[in-house]
Amino acid sequence: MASFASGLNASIVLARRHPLSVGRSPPFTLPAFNHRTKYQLSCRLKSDMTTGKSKGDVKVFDSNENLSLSLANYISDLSAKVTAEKSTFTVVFSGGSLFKSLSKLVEAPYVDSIDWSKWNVFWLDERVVPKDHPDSNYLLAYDNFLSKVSIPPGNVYAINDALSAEGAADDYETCLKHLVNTGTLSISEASGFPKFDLMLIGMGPDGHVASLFPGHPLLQESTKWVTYIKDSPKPPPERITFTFPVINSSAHVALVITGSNKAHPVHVALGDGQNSGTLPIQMVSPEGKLSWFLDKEAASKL
Ligand SMILES: O=C1O[C@H](COP(=O)(O)O)[C@@H](O)[C@H](O)[C@H]1O
Repeated sequence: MASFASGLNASIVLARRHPLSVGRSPPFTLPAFNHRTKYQLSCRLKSDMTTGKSKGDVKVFDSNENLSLSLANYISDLSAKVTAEKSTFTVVFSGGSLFKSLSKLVEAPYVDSIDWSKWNVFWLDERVVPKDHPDSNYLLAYDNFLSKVSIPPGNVYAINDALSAEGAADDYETCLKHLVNTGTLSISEASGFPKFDLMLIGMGPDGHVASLFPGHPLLQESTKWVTYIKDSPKPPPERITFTFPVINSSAHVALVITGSNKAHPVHVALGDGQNSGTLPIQMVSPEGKLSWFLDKEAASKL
């Protein structure tokens, strides 16, 4: 088994093939899958040389199946912990390849053991297209996740597809403010922005997260909770997106990144070299816990 430590001051984990994945019907006991014991090579935390702030816990997997199992375990554990303490679990989804890595979450044992009734689902970003359009992040989430779990429809907060980009961003921010007032959504005492329990975030090959693209003025947005873009370099051009102050107020952020075309920005963000800190992926720095779930291709330059 390869080690990807390579001078990283990070928690780098290469998971072995999980015994639940070998095509038999195992006794599904969630606590048995403990990455902190058998399946983990090493565990270190990476911190930023300039700010001293932790870059989080980094796990590298030898297959998407093992990544998906670990991610399902992480989400399931967090859901149980949060819902034992309060009545809502607020979860934000990006679009893109993230859903490939969520495939195990919607299978036994996780799908049967998670208390979906407490889940409240939001979108990190959305394209200004109808919900049944192939570019819709809602449709992606519906087909791969929502249609397979029993989250109450009233707890699913999709972005309004009947409005303009500007109108939909305002409408979503108003929706979030209402949910803060009703106690469904918390506010960060540190930032004054909404504090989601968990954000599941993918990254594009250019290092973009949400619909926040390299070099775009939206990276500097410091007031709005939700904003819009009409000149996205990746089609479609019109999109709605959470801003960095909201992303970085989260209690937990999981960055889920797979594929060799993502290796460069992953290296820029996590490698030891000097970096400018200007790629959007480098700007993800939550007040809560940051975890990276990488496949070995995405981690290949570390
Ligand atoms: O356009 C988008 O791209 C990113 C990354 O997508 P991926 O397919 O390369 O994983 C995604 O996270 C974002 O939500 C989406 O709108």
